[in-house]
Amino acid sequence: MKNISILGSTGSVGTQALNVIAANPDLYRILALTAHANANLLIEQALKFKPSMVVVTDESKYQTVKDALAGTDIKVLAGEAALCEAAVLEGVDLVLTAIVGSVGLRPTIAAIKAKKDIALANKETLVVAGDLITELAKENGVKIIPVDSEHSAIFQCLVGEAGHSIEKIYLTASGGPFRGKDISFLKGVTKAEALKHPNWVMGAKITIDSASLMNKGLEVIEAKWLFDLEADQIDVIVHPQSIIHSLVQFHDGSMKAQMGVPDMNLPIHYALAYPDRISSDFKRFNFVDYPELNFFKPDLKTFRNLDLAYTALRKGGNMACIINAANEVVVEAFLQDKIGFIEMSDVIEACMEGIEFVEKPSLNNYLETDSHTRIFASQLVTKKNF
Ligand SMILES: NC(=O)C1=CN([C@@H]2O[C@H](COP(=O)(O)OP(=O)(O)OC[C@H]3O[C@@H](n4cnc5c(N)ncnc54)[C@H](OP(=O)(O)O)[C@@H]3O)[C@@H](O)[C@H]2O)C=CC1
Ligand SMILES: CC(=O)[C@@H](O)[C@H](O)COP(=O)(O)O
Ligand SMILES: [Mn+2]
Repeated sequence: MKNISILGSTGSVGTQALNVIAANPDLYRILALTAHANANLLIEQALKFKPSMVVVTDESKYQTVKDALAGTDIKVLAGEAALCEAAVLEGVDLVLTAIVGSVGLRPTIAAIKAKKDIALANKETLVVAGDLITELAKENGVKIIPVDSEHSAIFQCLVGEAGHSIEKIYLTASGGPFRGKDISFLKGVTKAEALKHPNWVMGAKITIDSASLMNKGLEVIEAKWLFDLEADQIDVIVHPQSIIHSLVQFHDGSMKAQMGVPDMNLPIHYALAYPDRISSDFKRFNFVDYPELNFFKPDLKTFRNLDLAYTALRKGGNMACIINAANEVVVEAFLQDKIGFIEMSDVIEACMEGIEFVEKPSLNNYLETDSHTRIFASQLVTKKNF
């Protein structure tokens, strides 16, 4: 029996993980669940899975959750700091980080220090402080098992390949809803259009990131830390069908790919079960449904975010933390109709130039960079000055 804490149980990854867990009650037990503002769903999940603890980070929702769970043994906590309590809870074997954004950093660090294995969906944590996280995981003998579909693909391709060096990896990108479009088209796109991902149903933030190719930029940085690679060893290839989830090319020239229908249940199921594989009834891939699989070079001139992410990766230090924080601000601003699609990249680039560079950041430097960048980016958005 694996005891699991899910940070972000009310989101797209969190709810799918709970479905996987509900289908395998002999294998998994939920000990903690967390949500931000969706009190009703958190209450429903708590009554169904009976964890020992729930956390609602939006403190205004505390009383609602507390009252609804009053007749149970479930401890109810509120506020961001309480995420760390859900991450370190005694008896938890695996923490699924399914929160969105850099708010995942502190509870992930707490979980690793408490020697909990991590099923990592929250890619922003590795983008912000991948050096600290991977070092801490090594020191504490903690496994970081990727949930992100591309990284799960690479991880699966590497099973049994210890000691065989990777020449390079290819992360596949769907290209998003605006694949093939030019800058003049992108200037006029709406959030409703950007939220229509061609292949995956996901939370709003990652869906906008997919449309702007920032998701692939964040994933390039995530891959650097998960698989200990240099920027030149990580390539992105646009593959509109999202059937091949990513590929590894070894030093003998041989390539391994992992494929399947685009369904997050698969990588979630794999990460929870690792190192086992557990039977599932998820939809199977059928070759005749896909007579063609296509591959293209990404257009880095139009979709500048991917280029900016490579620049940040090559520069090192706190630069990836800067682009992550700036991106979180601009995605929120775009979703609130405060800036246009193309302007998101303008603000991110201005932050990369305007925020102080730190070559060897400490955790405090990362936290400061994150908050300074958010303030700087928000001012740029408000003043429309970028
Ligand atoms: N969705 C997907 O298919 C994939 C997602 N990922 C990554 O997984 C992570 C989660 O994505 P996704 O599930 O789509 O996101 P969602 O927006 O669907 O869910 C986010 C979750 O985080 C909670 N949350 C939001 N803001 C805060 C906050 N400030 N403090 C604490 N908790 C918060 C939400 O709570 P509430 O609902 O109460 O607001 C919700 O439970 C992201 O990092 C994403 O990049 C990676 C690969 C695929
Ligand atoms: C399901 C998943 O892992 C997402 O990160 C997905 O890959 C997004 O698709 P894009 O390839 O469009 O960014
Ligand atoms: Mn992905």
